[in-house]
Amino acid sequence: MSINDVSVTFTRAGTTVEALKDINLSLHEGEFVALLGPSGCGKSTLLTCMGGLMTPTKGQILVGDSVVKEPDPRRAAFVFQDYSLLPWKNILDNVGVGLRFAGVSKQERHQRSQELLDMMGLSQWADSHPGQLSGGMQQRVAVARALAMDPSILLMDEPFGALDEQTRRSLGESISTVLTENKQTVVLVTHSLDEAIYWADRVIVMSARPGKVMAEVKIEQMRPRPLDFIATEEFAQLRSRLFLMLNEAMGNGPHANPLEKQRA
Ligand SMILES: Nc1ncnc2c1ncn2[C@@H]1O[C@H](COP(=O)(O)OP(=O)(O)OP(=O)(O)O)[C@@H](O)[C@H]1O
Repeated sequence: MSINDVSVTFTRAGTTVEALKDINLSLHEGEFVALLGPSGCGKSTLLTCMGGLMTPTKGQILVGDSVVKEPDPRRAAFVFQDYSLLPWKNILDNVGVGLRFAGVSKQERHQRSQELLDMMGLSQWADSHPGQLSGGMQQRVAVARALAMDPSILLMDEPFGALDEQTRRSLGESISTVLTENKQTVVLVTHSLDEAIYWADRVIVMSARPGKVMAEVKIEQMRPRPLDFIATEEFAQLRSRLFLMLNEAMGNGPHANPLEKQRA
């Protein structure tokens, strides 16, 4: 996927908001990219455009030679913070819901959904309903559902934002393993420096609104990464480097906290 000179401007009640300005970015197959930036800098807007849910005001997004103009679950699947599972359906049917809309037979749907549940360590929960599962387990189901369509790219918008630190970490480790083994191309929007460094091959730092690509940092450590990568010197150095970049992105002095949410 290549994002070429993309700008997005919103107009609401006579007010114009320039959300994104001249974004250029290429994603390589199998690559894991994290988007990091101050609150309101347009990360979700960019993800929405990548998924074809919104057309940029200027510029275009290409997959191969074709312009992304509308959603296509085989090209891009989303995972959001709130899981968005169907509470009245069991876990197996939740995973297969997209396949059902795509006209896949019941037998094939169940087989594919069961394989994904096995991969996510959830096989024994196939007959349960979302309300019987913890938040972390529900998010694993949401990832399985997204992968069921075998999308070229997985778009994750703060997928672990609602979970506690411990769950985020163990979930991060297991999902990261699955995505790496699948050679899945992923774009992750996150506010967490730790999450970006632990997961991504490349971290894109965006400036405050209008969001621009300010810098990018490569994380060389091979994926999937062991949890103790977080305790290494390399991790600490990457963390302080990104912290300072983020601080600069916000136009703050050296003592401000760039991770504090400040919606424009
Ligand atoms: N549909 C819309 N109409 C008008 N303004 C919008 C719309 N969607 C987003 N915006 C504005 O565009 C800017 C970018 O929003 P966006 O949600 O993409 O930022 P973000 O970086 O994902 O924020 P956060 O990190 O807080 O989730 C914000 O100022 C937001 O208020």
